[in-house]
Formats: sequence, structure tokens, C-alpha cells
Amino acid sequence: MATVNKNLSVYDKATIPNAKDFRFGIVVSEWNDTITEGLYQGAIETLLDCGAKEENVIRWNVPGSFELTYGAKKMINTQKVDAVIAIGSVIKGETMHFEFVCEATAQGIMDLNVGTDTPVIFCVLTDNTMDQAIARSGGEHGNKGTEAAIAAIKMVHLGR
Ligand SMILES: Nc1c(NC[C@H](O)[C@H](O)[C@H](O)CO)[nH]c(=O)[nH]c1=O
Ligand SMILES: CC(=O)[C@@H](O)COP(=O)(O)O
Repeated sequence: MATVNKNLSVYDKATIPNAKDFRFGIVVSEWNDTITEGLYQGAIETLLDCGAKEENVIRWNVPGSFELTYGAKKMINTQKVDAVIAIGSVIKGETMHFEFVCEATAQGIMDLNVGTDTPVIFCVLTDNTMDQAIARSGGEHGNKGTEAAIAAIKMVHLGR
């Protein structure tokens, strides 16, 4: 189902585990920061709405989405977090750089999920236009940051 048919911000709190005892890391790319700040707001508001304590959420910034993998890895290795949310916005330009950044970032985050015991949530928008990014970071299609926060809570709860 495409995003246009599913609002990213809709969730039923009755189906979400309480996150009061969970610790989260959030790594935020500074590229396209108007978009990534919107994604961060969606994520932090949802974590708190689902019971997480503000003092149990650690935020780090990295230069771009390509650096999200390293930031998440360092977060896992140095902070006692139960899950990491990796937030980025990659927008197509004139060259192939978009494809390489998207592929490397997705693969790097997947590698962390396979290689560590800490879930890392892929909250990276990969849009053709700024309008698509705006629509998915608190616009007409909701906020992928909200979706990512819900995924993080569910993954921490998995197997508990
Ligand atoms: N063009 C975008 C980038 N490019 C920067 C890379 O992510 C990386 O920081 C650089 O190649 C140095 O390693 N990053 C985004 O997050 N979004 C873009 O649209
Ligand atoms: C995703 C990117 O790196 C891209 O926005 C850079 O733009 P360009 O391909 O025009 O150099």
C-alpha cells in the first residue's frame, strides 16, 4: 500500500505497549533539516504520548543520512538504549548521488539490525521532491516520525 493510501500518523494507543521503562536513541540528519526536525517532532511526541519519559530519550545529530549508520552504531555501543530511530530526508537532485545515499543508508541500518541486538528504525524519507517530503513529515500524509516511534516501541516490546 502506498503512503498516499495510509496516513503515517494514525495509531491506536490501546494496541501499543507502554514505553515507560524503555530508553530510546534518536539520531537526526542535519541535511534538509526543516524536514528532519518535523520527523523528530513526530517521533518524540509519539514516544511521550505512549508513556516514554523525556529523560529516557537521547538525541544526537549527524551531518547527513549517510552518517546515520555510524551515529546509530555509536549510540548502541556507548549508550544504554533499547532502540534507535534513525531520522533522515534524502531528496533527489540532478545526479546519481541520491541513489547511492539511499542505498547505503538503508543497507547500513539493516546491517545494524542484523548485527546487533538493538532495533534500529528506518525513519529516512527518500523523496523525488521537497513537496513529497513535506507531505510525509507532518503534512497531508501524516508524519513518518510518528510511524517510526510506534515501530520502535513495538520492536522493544518484541519477545519481552
Ligand atoms: N543530498 C543529501 C545528502 N547528502 C549528504 C550525505 O548524506 C553525506 O552527508 C555526505 O555524502 C558526506 O558523507 N544527505 C541527506 O541526508 N539528504 C540529501 O538530500
Ligand atoms: C541526495 C543528494 O545527495 C542530492 O540531493 C545531491 O544533489 P545533486 O545530485 O544535484 O548533486
